[in-house]
Amino acid sequence: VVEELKVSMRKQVSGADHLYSLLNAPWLQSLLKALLSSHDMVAQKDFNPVLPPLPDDLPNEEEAMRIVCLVKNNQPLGATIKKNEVTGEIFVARVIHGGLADRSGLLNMGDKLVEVNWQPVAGMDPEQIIEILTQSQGTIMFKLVPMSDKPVNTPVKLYMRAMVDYCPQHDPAIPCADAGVVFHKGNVLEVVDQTDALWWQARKLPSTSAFAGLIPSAELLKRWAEESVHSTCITSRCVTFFILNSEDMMAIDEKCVETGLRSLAVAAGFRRSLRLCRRKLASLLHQSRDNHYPSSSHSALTHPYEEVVLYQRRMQDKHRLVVLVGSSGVGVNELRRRLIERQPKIFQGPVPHTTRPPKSYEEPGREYHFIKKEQFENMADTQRFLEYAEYKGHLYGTSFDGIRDVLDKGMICIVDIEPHAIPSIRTQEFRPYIIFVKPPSCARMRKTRKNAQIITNYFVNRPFKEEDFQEIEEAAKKMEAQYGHFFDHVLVNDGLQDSCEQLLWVTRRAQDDPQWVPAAWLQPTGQS
Ligand SMILES: Nc1ncnc2c1ncn2[C@@H]1O[C@H](COP(=O)(O)OP(=O)(O)OP(=O)(O)O)[C@@H](O)[C@H]1O
Repeated sequence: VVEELKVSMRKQVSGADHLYSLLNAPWLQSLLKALLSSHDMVAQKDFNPVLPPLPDDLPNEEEAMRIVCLVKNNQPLGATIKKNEVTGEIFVARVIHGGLADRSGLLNMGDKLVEVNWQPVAGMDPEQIIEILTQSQGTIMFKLVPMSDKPVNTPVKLYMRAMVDYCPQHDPAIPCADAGVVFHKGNVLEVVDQTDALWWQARKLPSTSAFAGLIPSAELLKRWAEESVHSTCITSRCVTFFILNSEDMMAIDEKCVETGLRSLAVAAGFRRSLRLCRRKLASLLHQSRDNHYPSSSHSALTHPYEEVVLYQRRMQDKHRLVVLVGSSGVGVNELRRRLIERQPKIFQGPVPHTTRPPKSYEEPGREYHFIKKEQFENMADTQRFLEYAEYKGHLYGTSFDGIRDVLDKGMICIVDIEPHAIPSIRTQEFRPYIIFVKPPSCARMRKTRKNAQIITNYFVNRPFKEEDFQEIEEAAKKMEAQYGHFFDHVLVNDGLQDSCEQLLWVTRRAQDDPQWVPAAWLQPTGQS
């Protein structure tokens, strides 16, 4: 070492001269001498009593036992056990990530339990052992045979958005309902263990607990989904795969409106015309759409979890598309209109296309892009529309290019669409932030909509009726049940003023704060 230091000093390696003088210090030299001489004395000493030699016939297969003592506190042990029905032996089935057993590092999956609190457990039912554990106070003793090949747990940390609802308390298949995590569609789960093919371990975010819990694996959920489909069950006992039939879909979109008022047409713009014909042609759109994208319930069945990552938009990135969805009459158009009116330099809607002739006050490219029917049909055939439909013999559509035009100007594009169009806009390019405009209770709507007007089939702008509130509420429930996993934010449109403030705040946050987005959106183009 000293020689190497001398070389380093010659090369003027920084700090080498300091180390050299430290090693040569007289106090260090004497300390090293003393240590070496005491080591030699200990090494030469004989110790008593002399132990007998190990017997030659020691059985190789003798099981090494381990005694583990854990101090019981308010927390659950964080491990599950199972019985081998043939041999009656009891094994540790699972150790819950972050739990007491896991943190002790002394209990592992596959360990064989021999005694608990000095009571032999072979042949007992797991419930009896749990009873012993429940009754015991203070320290719990486990005598166990450790699993010979300790599982190498490669830690995973994946984030998944749940596309279904799950309730462990109603799940007869879960190994331990108390260890299960309740989640709803749209919740983000931090998956920490995928060792088991059927039961993963995860935390529901936001979470301050170190404790994970059990969730069904994607494979298991898919299996259940297939079973529910085959048995024509809409809701299995513990998992909700919400499948709307076409009748339900029609109920959402059943209102139809006719109006020719110029002021409304300008104020509501395209949304009005399109939304009206969208309702009328909902079933028709449904059929044609299904040729292009899988329906949301179908995708939730095949992808019960969606991997997500935290995305922070950079200054140079285009704004995220802001999408509003809601049941007819809830106030989607009113909110969108007010937002654009309030900050017209920041927010804008895409200019729609139509085959109808322009009116006297309309300018091409301002209210609409006026195009010929053949052109429109060509655009529709080449999937350049996010949505389109026919109304009073004319075609209307929102094009993807119309959205791009707004985003390319550095503005925030805000669209309102029917929820079945969500899957087609949920792309890496648009990175949409989806806001569900939800009605407040019927009682609140009665109060807040006292002086408001609803547009109906027969009257233009008549006051809201009781059945309107019920229809809005009913349609919202169905929409949330079927598309809730896509919603980034739920905005309850109670007081108009507050809702506008909230919408402004949410759209800002969508652009400026980190948000969970599908992991596929951040993969290099071509891989998503
Ligand atoms: N929070 C609110 N308080 C009071 N009135 C409201 C509120 N939100 C919307 N309204 C009124 O309710 C009526 C319907 O709103 P709006 O036209 O925006 O509904 P919509 O969701 O766009 O449905 P549609 O597609 O049927 O037009 C409008 O008169 C609007 O001013």
